[in-house]
Amino acid sequence: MGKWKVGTRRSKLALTQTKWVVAKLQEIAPEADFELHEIVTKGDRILDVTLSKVGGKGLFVKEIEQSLYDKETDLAVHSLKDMPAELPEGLVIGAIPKRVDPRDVLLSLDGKTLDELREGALVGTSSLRRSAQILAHRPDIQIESLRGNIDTRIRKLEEGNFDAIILAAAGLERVQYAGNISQYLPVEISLPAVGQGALAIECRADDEETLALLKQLDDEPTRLAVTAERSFLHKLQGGCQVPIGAYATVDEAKQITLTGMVGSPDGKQLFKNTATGTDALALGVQVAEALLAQGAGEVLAQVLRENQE
Ligand SMILES: NCc1[nH]cc(CCC(=O)O)c1CC(=O)O
Repeated sequence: MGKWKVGTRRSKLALTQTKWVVAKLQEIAPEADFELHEIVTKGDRILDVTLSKVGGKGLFVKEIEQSLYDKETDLAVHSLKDMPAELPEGLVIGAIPKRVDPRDVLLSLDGKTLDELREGALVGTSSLRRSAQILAHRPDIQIESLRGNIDTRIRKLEEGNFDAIILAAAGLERVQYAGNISQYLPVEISLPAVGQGALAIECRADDEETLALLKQLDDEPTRLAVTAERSFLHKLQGGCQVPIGAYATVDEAKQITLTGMVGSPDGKQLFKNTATGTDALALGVQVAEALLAQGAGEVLAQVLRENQE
């Protein structure tokens, strides 16, 4: 019973994630039919420009959302961290499955850790969040832009262009590349991107049948944690291409502990705050306001100005 058209990006990671979700949904609804629709997004086409300079927000999700509106697809699987803090009218996140490892990881040619890298080492990342935190910890390091899918990035490391690169543990584990990881960076050094390690399944807000199906894949502690993180991001008006990080955990009593970070891309300024509460939305706002009170707004405004140049 029931037929669902599932939108996905065409990258190895996106396809792997989508197939994982479809397999889970198939367990929940053994009679249902799922059909994959591959969609090439703007973010996939523009790989030669620094992402923050091409209007980062939602670059990977826009075309996929259009196909939901047009009813060419009924649901779409995204990395939650690629989704803007605010969803377009008429679309909702129907499920957030249990989060996997949220941490950033270092991949180096000879297995060196961040602290073992040579003085002045060249580290590849295009993420302002990662560069801010790496430089705050190791000001001698040189950051170089690194774009492309996981295979491309690892190839560039292996070709000797960098001493090390930074990626998300989650993506590597999903495509079974975790064997390449030299170090899991503690969140105290590199606070992950909002939603990192979590998937989001998006659908139309009025599609009751799909909502009922997706609900069964939702993980409440994950949803609480990422709701707090996304509320923090939203309060700071941040997209995915800003030097903002956040990570929340949830205990058995559903108490949420959220740490938020704003940094300057050169790592010279790093603002952090941690708070605990039960209201995810309020907690996100509280941590954001604490950072704004420390002066984080100035840093974010400066980054926005640089992106517009
Ligand atoms: N920015 C691209 C991106 N979007 C999602 C992941 C995988 C991790 C995840 O699902 O959270 C990655 C790769 C990376 O940052 O290394």
